Amino acid sequence: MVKVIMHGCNGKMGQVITRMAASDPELKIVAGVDARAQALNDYPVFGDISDCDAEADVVIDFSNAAAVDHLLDWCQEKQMPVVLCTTGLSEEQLKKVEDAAKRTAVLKSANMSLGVNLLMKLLQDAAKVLAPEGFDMEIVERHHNQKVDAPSGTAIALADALNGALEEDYEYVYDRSGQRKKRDSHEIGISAVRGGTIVGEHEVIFAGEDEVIEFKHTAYSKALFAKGAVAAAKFLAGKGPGRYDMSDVIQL
Ligand SMILES: NC(=O)c1ccc[n+]([C@@H]2O[C@H](COP(=O)([O-])OP(=O)(O)OC[C@H]3O[C@@H](n4cnc5c(N)ncnc54)[C@H](O)[C@@H]3O)[C@@H](O)[C@H]2O)c1
Ligand SMILES: O=C(O)C1=N[C@H](C(=O)O)CCC1
Repeated sequence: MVKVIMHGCNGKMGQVITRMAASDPELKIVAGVDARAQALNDYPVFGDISDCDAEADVVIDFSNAAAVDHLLDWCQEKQMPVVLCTTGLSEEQLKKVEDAAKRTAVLKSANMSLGVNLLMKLLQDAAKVLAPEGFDMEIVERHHNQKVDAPSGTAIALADALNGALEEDYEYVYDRSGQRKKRDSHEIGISAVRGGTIVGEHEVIFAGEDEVIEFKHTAYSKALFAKGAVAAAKFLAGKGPGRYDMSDVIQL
């Protein structure tokens, strides 16, 4: 039985995972942490991770970028493995993730779904063929109107996957409104749409001369991400220090 601390337990993802864990005989949420006090759960909830005294194997985090520094400090100190799903981290925070992974197991992924993780792999093959032929690469993501970070962590991860497959460096362009110039060939454009209850859509467009190839992933429910996070927690429990991602958990 894997014992989990659910960080951000009263949020949308925290609650989906709470419901999923209730019917999973292999995993139990032993405590939750949330800045918002609400009696939603049948496990104890703490306002701050430092106050959490539950014995656990792993933390699952779906909270807020502002909460991640403190969480990483606590996980390092306790040598507690952490599945880090929160997006919108700064460059300094990404560096802190790498430092924390020297002392404890850290699995960070902007998207816990099988589909997006497979898409990253497929895109690398496509980019190797299409970018040198002059195809322009653009990413469009769409999410619900409650999302605070933009562009999505997934859009950045998809751009990183494209960049990682190519010999030259491509610059990320998020906003063309202030520019009066043509697109540079070594750009990856990233656009964010926010509205309604859209769970999550990512489109990657390769636009060439007289032809366009598009790859698209659509999430129809948040359960998709919860399922990946639960699988990641089971994988990470008992692991030693190191940096892990979803390619360690799912066979691609
Ligand atoms: N990796 C993925 O697959 C994936 C999927 C969905 C969402 N996300 C990301 O997960 C995060 C949460 O998403 P959500 O839709 O559940 O958001 P949400 O706003 O519904 O929930 C976040 C919860 O975190 C709590 N919180 C804020 N500060 C805290 C702190 N200091 N300590 C503990 N709890 C704190 C909030 O009170 C809230 O209940 C976002 O960054 C989102 O982009 C990632
Ligand atoms: O709902 C969200 O918020 C999501 N965030 C992740 C991201 O920023 O990529 C994954 C998709 C859902």
